[in-house]
Amino acid sequence: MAVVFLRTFSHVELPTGLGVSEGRPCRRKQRWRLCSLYADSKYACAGFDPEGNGNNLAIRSSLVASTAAEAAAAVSSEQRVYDVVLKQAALVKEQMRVGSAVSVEVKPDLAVPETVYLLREAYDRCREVCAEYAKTFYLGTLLMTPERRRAIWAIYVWCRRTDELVDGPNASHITPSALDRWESRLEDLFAGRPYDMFDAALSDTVSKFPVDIQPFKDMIEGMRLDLKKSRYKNFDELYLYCYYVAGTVGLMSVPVMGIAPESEATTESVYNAALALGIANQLTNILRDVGEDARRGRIYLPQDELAQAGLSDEDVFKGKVTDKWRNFMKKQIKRARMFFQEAEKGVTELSQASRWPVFASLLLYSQILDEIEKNDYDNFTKRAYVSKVKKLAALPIAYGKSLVRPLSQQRQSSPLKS
Ligand SMILES: CC(C)=CCC/C(C)=C/CC/C(C)=C/CC/C(C)=C/[C@@H]1[C@@H](COP(=O)(O)OP(=O)(O)O)[C@]1(C)CC/C=C(\C)CC/C=C(\C)CCC=C(C)C
Ligand SMILES: [Mn+2]
Repeated sequence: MAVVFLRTFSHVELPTGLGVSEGRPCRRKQRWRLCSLYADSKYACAGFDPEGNGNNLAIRSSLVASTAAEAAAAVSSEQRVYDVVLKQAALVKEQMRVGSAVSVEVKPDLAVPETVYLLREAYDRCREVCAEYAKTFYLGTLLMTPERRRAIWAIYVWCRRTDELVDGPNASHITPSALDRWESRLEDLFAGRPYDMFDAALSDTVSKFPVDIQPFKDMIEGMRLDLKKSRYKNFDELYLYCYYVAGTVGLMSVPVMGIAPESEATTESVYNAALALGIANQLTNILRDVGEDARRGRIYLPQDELAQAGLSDEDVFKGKVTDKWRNFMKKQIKRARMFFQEAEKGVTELSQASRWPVFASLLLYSQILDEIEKNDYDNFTKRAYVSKVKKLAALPIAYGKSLVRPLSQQRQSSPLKS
């Protein structure tokens, strides 16, 4: 059903600044694979057993914790996030089962002409914002089907506005209760009661695609963290933050982008890849912006890993590139690249037209890591960026990659398959 425009529809405020194919049951291995991304951190895979039943970490935690609350706290961020991934994948599968999900066809606009006109206006405003704020990504979306691309624009605008609440010019006035109000507004738009044009576009999107509210709520939770936290004890804490502010984008996008009908991958594995792309992007963001964040008193680097490298907050604030810093950065870059690799495995499983923009964004973002290296790890005074020429060069490469058949299908038909 198309959304009904009841509220102050003309009031527009922009804080400045899946189709899904049938999946197979969850493969236990997936959890193990993701876990390997922690391989070089000291709590690498603790509690994960590739032969375990999927709950082994929680079970082991409860053996050492004396109360239920302690047991819950002992569950790693990865486990908590993985549970969200499973829930999202299950929701989509359920919608497929009852036949209400959009595999190829999208629910049509069942609305009076005036509403159709207003909706078109609303999506057009989202398109404008996207084209203005994210030019390369916007270009990529033009290859997608019209329904999918406008849905992605609407999601993009909501994410950008949410980030602007804590990062935009009015950020100093933002309180936890302002975020609570933003969240109830989100609930309203999911219930078909949008507040403004941009909300109306998203409200329409979530009525047509099997998009769940949870990742949106979790992104707001990430913004709450930003209001109260400026240090991350270890990678586990940082991972949760990255999930909130960026992994969620992957989970929001997959139901719109759609999984290729010919894909043999499980829904969970595709969601995991999408999550990994968000995490990889955010880790890259963090590594690029170390100096900028430090000037705002923020250090988004695992404190324990800094200490292990013989570095302190003071060193980060001083911003001197030393061998200790270079070695520390090499490890951080390596980890971000592992998340990109994990993500790449899932891109070919997306519907054909969605692969190009995703590959393009993956290539462009991962090249920021190369630029940090080229700057001899000076991310205090230099901002690593990918030149226009390199950006343009990445587009045909991404296009070539997007033509490859889903990896899962290649495995199926490979004569070497065991
Ligand atoms: C199977 C598979 C791999 C599927 C692909 C899934 C997919 C499309 C994943 C998208 C991942 C992505 C683009 C994540 C965004 C990560 C990100 C940069 C988050 C930023 C958060 C806050 O960072 P910070 O404040 O430190 O940084 P700034 O200095 O402010 O930049 C964000 C800014 C949160 C807000 C996120 C957005 C505005 C981006 C939203 C993007 C989309 C909805 C479109 C995604 C689609 C494509 C094609 C990439
Ligand atoms: Mn931001």
